[in-house]
Amino acid sequence: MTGVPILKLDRITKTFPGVVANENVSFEVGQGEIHALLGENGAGKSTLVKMIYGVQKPDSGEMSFMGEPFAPSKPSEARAKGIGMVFQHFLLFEALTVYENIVLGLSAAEAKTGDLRQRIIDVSTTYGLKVDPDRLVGTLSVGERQRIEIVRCLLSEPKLLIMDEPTSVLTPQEVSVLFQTLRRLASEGCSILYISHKLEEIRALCSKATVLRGGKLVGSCDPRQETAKSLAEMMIGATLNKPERELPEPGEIRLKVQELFMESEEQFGVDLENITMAVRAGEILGIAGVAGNGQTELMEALIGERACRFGRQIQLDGADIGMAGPRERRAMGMCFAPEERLGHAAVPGMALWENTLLSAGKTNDLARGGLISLFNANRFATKVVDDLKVKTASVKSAARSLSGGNLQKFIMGREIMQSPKVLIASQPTWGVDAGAAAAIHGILIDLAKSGAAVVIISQDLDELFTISTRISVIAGGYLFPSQPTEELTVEKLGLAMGGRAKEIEAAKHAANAEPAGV
Ligand SMILES: Nc1ncnc2c1ncn2[C@@H]1O[C@H](COP(=O)(O)OP(=O)(O)OP(=O)(O)O)[C@@H](O)[C@H]1O
Repeated sequence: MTGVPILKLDRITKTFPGVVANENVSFEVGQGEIHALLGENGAGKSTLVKMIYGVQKPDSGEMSFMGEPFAPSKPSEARAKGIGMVFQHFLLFEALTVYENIVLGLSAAEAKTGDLRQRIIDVSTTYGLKVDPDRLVGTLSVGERQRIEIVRCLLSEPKLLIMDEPTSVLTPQEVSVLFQTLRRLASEGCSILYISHKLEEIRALCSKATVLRGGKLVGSCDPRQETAKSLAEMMIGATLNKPERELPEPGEIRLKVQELFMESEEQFGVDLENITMAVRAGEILGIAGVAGNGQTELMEALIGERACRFGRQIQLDGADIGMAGPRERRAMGMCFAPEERLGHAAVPGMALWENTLLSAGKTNDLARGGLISLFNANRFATKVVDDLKVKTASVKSAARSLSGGNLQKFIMGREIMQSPKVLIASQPTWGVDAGAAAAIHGILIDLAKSGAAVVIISQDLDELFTISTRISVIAGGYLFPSQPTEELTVEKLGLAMGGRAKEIEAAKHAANAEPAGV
């Protein structure tokens, strides 16, 4: 580290009712340093960066920025000092252009300086972040949308850029472009505070890491000198065991989808084009793809939120279920864990035990004849919390009070513990730390071993390679025929995920070649 640190935290403490999110955390970020903030779910990373960005205030402790005392009470104050933040979920309007979105995100003073359109073009060219100011955001891929957020931050020439899990939505090729941009920014003196659960990426990118556990700082290191395993073990304070994917020979087809065409109901949605697949008992089919390529629409069709035209387009153990709704499908032995945890997979304001009723009410005898069994619901919720090691004050806590990763663990546990015949999960370990991800992967493998057919829709290729028996790519609403995991490489998948029109067209024409296993 050279000279005065750009950011210094001194004994920062922040508590929420029943939880100490950060306790006496002190560390420094040097100028031009790419600094990782690591920790398991609920360790306090987001709370800490929210205080730096002025979204929350510490209860005690001090911060200084460029040698001056610093206590932002709102994000605009942090931005005025030179701090930019790219959030995990982008705050963009789909029906507006890139230019309009950028203007909306800037303060009046920032928006007025110079010719903004030209500055957008200059910044995007300088940093290799191609954006077209006149494109509608709704027509852009997730990777392109992230570029807008980064360009928006760079327009105010930040001295510190905070990034919260920036790569979870990118293809491997996009990740390498992002890393080039970040390295260039760092070489120009901009510091980067980088939160991610992807430890190999941390090793490739960051020169310093601060590790939090249970809200406390437990160590710092140079991640380049560590392995992903040693970093994970520093985070969890225990030895990490990777799950083994040894599955029996596949059995009968449990889930079959054939010739499924479905027009999207959303303005910028993706139409499903001739989806055909079959998943057997004991198999885990991974569906790779960049977000926005039909995954949401496929999930809606698979879980019955949108009915198919014909019942036979989706079959469960040979029975036509294409026209059945989610409840009927659940009653027949399917379970689902959709991607959006708050609002879709769980009701934010409801307690955890109440959230079990949403999906496990019937299957696990939590409610019968309109009467809720408080005892059974509490017991089931407590078992999910204990088995998945969900960090929460109690099962009476509201879903929204859990950290993102902990809520994800709870939802996955709630579904898996119903012992479904078919489980369909989207992004099962999104934002989940290495220890918990290994636990969820282990349970998914056990579920398949017990004879379930499992479908995992994920953008995380490491995850798909760890657990899937076969992998397909979805691009432009078309599902490429699946291939055994052993025959695939990250590069091959990454190219297909890029959704290159020519290849998709070629594959569509060759589509009478049925996916393996059908
Ligand atoms: N607004 C809030 N109300 C109550 N508790 C909260 C609130 N925000 C965070 N917490 C709690 O503070 C702790 C730290 O959460 P935080 O979101 O900072 O963790 P994290 O390290 O970012 O986790 P993840 O990797 O899962 O995102 C958690 O126990 C969480 O439940």
